[in-house]
Amino acid sequence: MNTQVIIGIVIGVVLLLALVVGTGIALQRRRRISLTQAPPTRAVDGRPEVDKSGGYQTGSGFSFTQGGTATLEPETPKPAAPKPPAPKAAPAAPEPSVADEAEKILETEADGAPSEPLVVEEAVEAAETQTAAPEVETPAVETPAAETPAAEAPAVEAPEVQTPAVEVPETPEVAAAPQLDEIAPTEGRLSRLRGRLARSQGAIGSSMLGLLGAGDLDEDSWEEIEDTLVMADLGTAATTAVIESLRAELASDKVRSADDARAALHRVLVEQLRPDLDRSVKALPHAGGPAVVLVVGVNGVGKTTTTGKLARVLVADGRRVLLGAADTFRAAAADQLQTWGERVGAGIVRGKEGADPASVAFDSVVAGIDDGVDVVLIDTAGRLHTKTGLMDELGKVKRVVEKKTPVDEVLLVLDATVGQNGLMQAKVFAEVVDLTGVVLTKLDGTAKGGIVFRIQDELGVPVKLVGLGEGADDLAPFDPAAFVDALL
Ligand SMILES: Nc1nc2c(ncn2[C@@H]2O[C@H](COP(=O)(O)OP(=O)(O)OP(=O)(O)O)[C@@H](O)[C@H]2O)c(=O)[nH]1
Repeated sequence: MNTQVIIGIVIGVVLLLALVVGTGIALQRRRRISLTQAPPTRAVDGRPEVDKSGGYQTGSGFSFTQGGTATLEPETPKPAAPKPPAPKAAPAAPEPSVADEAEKILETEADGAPSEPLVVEEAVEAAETQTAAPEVETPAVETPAAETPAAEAPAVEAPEVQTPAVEVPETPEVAAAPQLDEIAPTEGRLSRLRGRLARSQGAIGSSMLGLLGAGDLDEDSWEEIEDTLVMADLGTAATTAVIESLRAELASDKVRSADDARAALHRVLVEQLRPDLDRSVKALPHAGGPAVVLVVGVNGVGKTTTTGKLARVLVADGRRVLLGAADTFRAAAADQLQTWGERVGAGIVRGKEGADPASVAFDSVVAGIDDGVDVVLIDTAGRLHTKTGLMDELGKVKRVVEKKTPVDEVLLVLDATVGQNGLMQAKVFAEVVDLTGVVLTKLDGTAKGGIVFRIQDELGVPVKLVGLGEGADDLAPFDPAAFVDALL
């Protein structure tokens, strides 16, 4: 009898111990699960997604739209990163010599070897660090078994000590956010920067208003008006059109005061700037991948600066941006672009100095598609429009990218201070790549704001953006009415 009682007690003790151990393990696991679930990382296609916008979500005075093939709602900031079919080593278009090289790039890509370009992407690093967290899940708690007698019981306490360690990976990458720049509001920039147009204001606005406000105009006055417009770089066609419209306005007898004259001049100039043209920047993603914007122009006009400024505006609009440094002539240009990217949290793909710019552009787009970004902005090297080889190379950059995805926007950057020569450049660039828009930089440093009229007149391509200073946020959307307001 005694033996049976003892056996019964032993079994009871063992069962009690098993219960205690089991409860300990369950409690500890539950605690661990709650910790690993905490990071607010969202997954896109199995990859943790990191908000690179620095939290900026502003309404934008800039107008962004999708390219021709677009079907997504502009508000949908995160398209799934679909993988377009790998490009076949298709027979190259019947292009001259560049076609062979383009094929080579595509073959390399199809082999899955993006070769030299380095991808500097904070998102990727962050993703790696964050995915590491869940792995901390399995500590050595499994050991205690039900059979183990009383002596083993204290072992249950041990795993508790490990708990604080689990919290460490919880510190998210958001630590990088405070280093990001604060971006000036994008709304109403042209009006806010109107002072920057002071020089053109004096040359066109004040002198024209002075002449028109003087009352009845004789032929000498009209000639003076004509000279003023020509001096401001409007060009003959635009000047003639403006004078004709002004004469008609004045003859209509509705202009009786200086205010009337001002209103008439405002109407005529705005009309001449063709407010009907589509000036939206096609920088929103397609159903199949990111928008691609190519930035081109001669040396020193402000391409890299404009690319950086545009990235800021897009980030401020909540977009994920990848920069492609296809300016492989100057390592400093890629460094400069990288700095712009780091300041707002945009990644960059860059090649070695002297690398094939088409290859870097292509790799940027591939990386952009893989990473599911909204837009890839490709900065190209400055090239003299008079050098045929360089211009051919630019054509190749565009063609090679187009083997992967459409190029939505080709922005020609022109320096407003060079006047006449800018037009020559624009014409040659337009022959090599279909321009979709012009960015007129350095308008703050010239009295020749009239170049805007001329470019649109002669190229038929809308001025979409204007650069009004060297500051990071001195880029504004071009709006005819606001521009004329700023001039008068
Ligand atoms: N005042 C003024 N300066 C500008 C503007 N845009 C660019 N710049 C300046 O123009 C200079 C050249 O700018 P970059 O962006 O390096 O020109 P780039 O076309 O990329 O030059 P390359 O790579 O050599 O072809 C820099 O000093 C810029 O700060 C602008 O709108 N106004």
